[in-house]
Amino acid sequence: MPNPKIISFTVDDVRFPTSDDADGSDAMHGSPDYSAAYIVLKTDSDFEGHGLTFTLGRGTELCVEAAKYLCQFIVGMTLDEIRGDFAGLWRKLTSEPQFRWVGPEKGVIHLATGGVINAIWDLYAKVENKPLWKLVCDMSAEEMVSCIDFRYLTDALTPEEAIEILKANDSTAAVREKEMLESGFPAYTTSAGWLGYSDEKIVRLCNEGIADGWSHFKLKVGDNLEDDRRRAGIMRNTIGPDRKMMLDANQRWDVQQAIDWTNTLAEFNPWWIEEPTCPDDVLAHKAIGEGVHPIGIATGEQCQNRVMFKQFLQAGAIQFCQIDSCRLGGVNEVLSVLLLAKKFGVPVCPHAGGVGLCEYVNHLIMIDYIRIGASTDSHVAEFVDHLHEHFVDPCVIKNAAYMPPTAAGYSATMKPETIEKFRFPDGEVWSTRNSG
Ligand SMILES: C[C@H](O)[C@@H](O)CC(=O)C(=O)O
Ligand SMILES: [Mg+2]
Repeated sequence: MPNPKIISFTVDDVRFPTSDDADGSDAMHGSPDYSAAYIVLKTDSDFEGHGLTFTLGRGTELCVEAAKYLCQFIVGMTLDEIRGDFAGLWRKLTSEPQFRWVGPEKGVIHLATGGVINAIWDLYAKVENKPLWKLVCDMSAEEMVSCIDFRYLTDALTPEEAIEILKANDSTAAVREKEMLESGFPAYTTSAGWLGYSDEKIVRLCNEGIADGWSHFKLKVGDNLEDDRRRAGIMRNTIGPDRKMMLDANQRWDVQQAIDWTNTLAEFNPWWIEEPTCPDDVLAHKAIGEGVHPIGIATGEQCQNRVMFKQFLQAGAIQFCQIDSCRLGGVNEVLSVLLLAKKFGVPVCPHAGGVGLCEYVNHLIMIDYIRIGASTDSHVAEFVDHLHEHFVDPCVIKNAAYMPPTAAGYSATMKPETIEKFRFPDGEVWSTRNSG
């Protein structure tokens, strides 16, 4: 097996003006230019590792600088050194004695960690000539668990328990893999429900979604209750009583406000309310869940790290676990949260509203279904229909299901012409505008 050595890197600031059309808009992010700190690890061979962390517009600058600093720590390492102790490298990056002060394991530095770690996994999968999901699914339980840093987790999940969870699924994994290759993993769409979309656009996109086979639709709420009642009514009338509707408030409310607002929208029969309040407030989510039952609580896209997920799960504060492939510190930390969710019996419904997130999520749900969660009961992964054309291996949706990626790597490689055109500030798209 080739053993490339990382010898240099580039990190680009790539931004898409999605807020021009209110794509991606919600009650907290009114001008969400979907963006990426885009990392390329160059090696002493033809192999490269491509990774990104998702962010919005101006925030990208900070993530780019943080990723550049972190990349310096892996220059000179060979892939064998990394995979020989992947959890050790993960801990080294997240425990760097001076950068740790600006986290720890949260915020900009952790978003950058996610991007860098994801680029390493891309390199690893390309060298093994497998899509990332297949690389991970082919690992033994011990190998997979050896990638995880269990610091802060062992009161809820030990490495031994993690190995037991994986081994319990071993004998049926091949059946699930076959099933995924044939019919894919169930997905839901947010594309019809962005906050800035007109009523007419919601109706048109819901109807198009129904024609394309979607059965789950998400609507952004939280800015104005009367607007929300009207828009939720429109969505419910258009999709009919049997399809599922989810609501997403993107952290807009206090606890009592979240309970009252959600209960007012209960007449439209939502399945979950997502990010009703501050993403760090475990007890608030628990209280809201008790106040809006049987509507479930979903959160995770801004859940800082595995420790926060651990607490949400221990407290029984969430009914849906929304891992984010970049908010968490890359695949290694995602694996730990998938295992925690399995242990606590909470379905994983990954977040994918962003550029490149659907491409990443496509791999993570395969790993979860084949090796960890092993269920599609209440498991559904987000899909948003934006910016896939910029990727060399875009995700494939068939009958409202994610199909397993087939190309080697972790699917984050962007087309060179995309980077040229959308790079901030010098790409054609930005240099011809007044501001970014
Ligand atoms: C700013 C993003 O578009 C955010 O609204 C995504 C999100 O909350 C989701 O997809 O869920
Ligand atoms: Mg959301």
